[in-house]
Amino acid sequence: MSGKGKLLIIDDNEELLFAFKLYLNRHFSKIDTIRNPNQMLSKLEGEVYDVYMLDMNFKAGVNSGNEGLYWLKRIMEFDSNACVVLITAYGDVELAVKAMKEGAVDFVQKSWDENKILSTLLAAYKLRISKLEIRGLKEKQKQINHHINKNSQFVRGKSDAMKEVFRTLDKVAKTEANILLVGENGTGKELIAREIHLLSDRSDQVFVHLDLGALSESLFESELFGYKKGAFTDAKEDRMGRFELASGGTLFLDEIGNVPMHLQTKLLTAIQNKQIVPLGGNSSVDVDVRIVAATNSDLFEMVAKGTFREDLLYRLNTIAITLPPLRERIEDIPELADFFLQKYADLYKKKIVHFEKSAIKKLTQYTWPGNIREFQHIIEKSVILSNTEKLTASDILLGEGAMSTKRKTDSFNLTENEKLLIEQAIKHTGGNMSLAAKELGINRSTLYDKIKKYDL
Ligand SMILES: Nc1ncnc2c1ncn2[C@@H]1O[C@H](COP(=O)(O)OP(=O)(O)OP(=O)(O)O)[C@@H](O)[C@H]1O
Repeated sequence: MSGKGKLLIIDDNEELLFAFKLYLNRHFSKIDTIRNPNQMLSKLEGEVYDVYMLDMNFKAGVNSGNEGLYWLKRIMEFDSNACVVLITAYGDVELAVKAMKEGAVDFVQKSWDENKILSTLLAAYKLRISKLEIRGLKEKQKQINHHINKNSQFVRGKSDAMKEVFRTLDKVAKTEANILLVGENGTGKELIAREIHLLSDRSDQVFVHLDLGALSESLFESELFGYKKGAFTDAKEDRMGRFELASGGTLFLDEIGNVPMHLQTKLLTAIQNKQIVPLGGNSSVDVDVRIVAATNSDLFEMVAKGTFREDLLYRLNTIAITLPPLRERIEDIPELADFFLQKYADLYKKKIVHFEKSAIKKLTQYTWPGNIREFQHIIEKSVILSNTEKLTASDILLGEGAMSTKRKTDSFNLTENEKLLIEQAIKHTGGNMSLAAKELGINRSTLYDKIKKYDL
């Protein structure tokens, strides 16, 4: 035999089995035949087949096809990636359609057309290979997700505000409810969104993050819904949008308040109907996503001003969780400080054991406009710059003192000044990126590009 793939033929007609086997022999690496379908399950225990050829009627005089449907189901239960081709009586199209709904991949009629039978079986084998590849990729993805999730460590905190956050989160994470996370920049919204995913029944599927604040308006639609080749000049091939990518898992829509009004309608339709239409496409694609959205804006105020759709808001905030700013949970600061100290001491291979009381006091007295993101950076800087095993108050370089760029105001270097201005604008607006961008006279996506560029 020179072919690839294992074929099992199940038919009570001995002559037909013989003829099939003879004809198909060189196209498959192994062909087994069974006359009595009752023997099939024990056969399946010992061998994995790629393609099945299954007769729809076994008992003499019975032509309902029900037996075939029964055995088809049993094969699919055994191997959900099985590729079953049915052998139907002439004119039994209705029955074949029913069987395909049950998972059969195709059917051939008993009228003897060898070429048709061969091409159908070879196509079924190709499909089998693709199905196995997809299964392999999904398995790989599961492992990667598991690995990513395992590495996510964070501080739950013991402040009342955070206890309340986690009380709600523990209750709702397992449900399919959409969740809206509200809080200032850097309060941990993305981290909490990941935790919701991790605690949900979707945890072995993907978590897809889309930052709507960093997208230019022209990209919103294609990023969310994908596009078909030729949809616009640069669309050289089909591309999946985030909705489709996240299907089966969680879609985290960060900075949801940034979605322009005309796209809010499309977003609402996609969430409601669980279907999207890629740009340039003419048919809809089913998507099964759980939405977690985040914002630092007051969406209710935006609704009142007419800049955010009320129906979309109610779709998104089935459950709303508000993350407190760090200045309102100072009880958590010692634990957070230790957490980041360990993290950065390990990373920079420093022998720093702990903070002195004075250092913690200084950390708790500051207002942290950039919240945990800023806190984390300050501890990182302190760890890098320190030469001792204990960090004291003077090792904690807060506010402008922490910015080594301050002395550069005398400089005429454009890059240095741009970086400094961005840092000051962010600080001045308490980490509110929209406001900071406005103060700097640039749009949010440019601001995000620059933050990335300067590693701020
Ligand atoms: N409880 C926590 N424990 C440890 N690290 C945290 C915690 N909360 C937030 N962080 C860290 O703080 C940083 C900011 O968090 P995150 O990106 O989740 O905030 P955000 O609210 O989504 O910010 P933005 O609104 O700017 O997108 C991240 O590096 C995150 O890992």
